[in-house]
Amino acid sequence: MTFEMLKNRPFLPLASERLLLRPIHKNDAKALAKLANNHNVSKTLARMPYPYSLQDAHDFIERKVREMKDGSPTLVLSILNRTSHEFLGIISYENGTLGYWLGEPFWGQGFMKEAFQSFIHFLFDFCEIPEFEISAMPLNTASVRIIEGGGCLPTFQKELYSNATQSAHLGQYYALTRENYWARYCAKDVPVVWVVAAAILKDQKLLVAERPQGKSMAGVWELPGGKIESGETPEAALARELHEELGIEVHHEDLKPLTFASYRYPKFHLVMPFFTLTTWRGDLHGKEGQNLAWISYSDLENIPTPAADIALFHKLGAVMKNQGLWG
Ligand SMILES: Nc1nc2c([nH]c(=O)n2[C@H]2C[C@H](O)[C@@H](COP(=O)(O)OP(=O)(O)OP(=O)(O)O)O2)c(=O)[nH]1
Repeated sequence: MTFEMLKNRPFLPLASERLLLRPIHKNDAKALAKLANNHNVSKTLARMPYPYSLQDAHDFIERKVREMKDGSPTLVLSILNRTSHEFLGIISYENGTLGYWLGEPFWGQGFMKEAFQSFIHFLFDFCEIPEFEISAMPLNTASVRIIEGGGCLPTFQKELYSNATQSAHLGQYYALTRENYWARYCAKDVPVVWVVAAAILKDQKLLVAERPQGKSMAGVWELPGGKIESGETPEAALARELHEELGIEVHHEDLKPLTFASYRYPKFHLVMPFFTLTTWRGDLHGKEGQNLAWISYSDLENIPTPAADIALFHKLGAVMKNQGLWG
C-alpha cells in the first residue's frame, strides 16, 4: 500500500495497548489548542507557535485534513487514550519527516514511545515508506531517548529555530531506513502462530467481534475465528471456532478463500488464512458473551482492529464492494 492508496478509503485507527492513533479531526481543535498553548511543549519544537490559539488549531487541522485528502504523503494522526478517547497529542509523517508532541499532563508515562512504535511499524509495513528523518533538540532528552531507542541513527546536526522561544537551538537529525527497521524488528526468533478467520457477510454488512477483557488486545474488533489446532485443516478449525463462538454450522463448501495475513507481532508471527462466508446453518449469536457488530465499510474508521487485519480489511473492501456484498 502507498499513501495514494489511503486516499478515499477509511483510515483504520491504529490500536496499541493504551492508545489509538487516527487522522486528526476538527473536533480535536479545542483539546489540541489547550495542550499546545504551553511553553513547555512548544519550546523544544521547531514550528509550533506560542501562544497557541483555538484559531491556530482550527487552521492547522483544516490544512492537514486537506493535504491528507489530496493523497500527498502526509499522515497527521491524533494520539488518543484508547478507552476514554481523550486527546493526548500528535504524531505525523510529512514528506519523509516524522514529528510528534504530547501534552504535558501525559509526559513520563511511556505514551510517546508506544505511539512512536505503533506509527513507525505502520509506516514501514503498510505504507512501505523507504525511510524517514526525525530531529530533536538534544535538550529534549525524553525525545532523544524515544528516537534512539527506536533504532534511528544520527545523521547530522543543524540549527533548529524555535518559533516559541524565537531563538535557534542545536538540532540533532536522525534517520531510519525500512531495511534497518525490519532487520532490528525481526532479529529475535518468535513462534509462528496459525490462526484462521472469516469475513461473514449478510445484508451488505460484515460481522466483527470485540476481543473480551482478559485476552491479549482486549477491546479491539476482530474477525471471528481462532487458532488452528495441531492436525486440523484451516477449514475444519474455522468450522469448529464458528460453532463454538457463534453457534452456526459451516460446511467446507461455504468457505471461499480470499487472502491471508502474514504479520509479525512483537511476540509471535501470525499466519492467518482468511475466508469469506455468506451461507451457513443455524441462528448466528454470540455464544461466549462477546460483543458482536454488523458493520458497513465506512464504519471501519471508527473501530480499532488488530494491526494484522488492516490490510485484510482493505482487501476485503476492494473485493466485496465490487461484488455488491459489502456496502
Ligand atoms: N480470531 C482472530 N484472531 C486474530 C485476528 N487478527 C489477529 O491478529 N488475531 C490474533 C489475535 C490472537 O493473538 C490470535 C487468535 O487467537 P485466539 O483468539 O484463538 O486465542 P486467544 O485470544 O485466546 O489467544 P491469545 O491472544 O491470548 O494468545 O490471532 C482476527 O481477525 N481474528
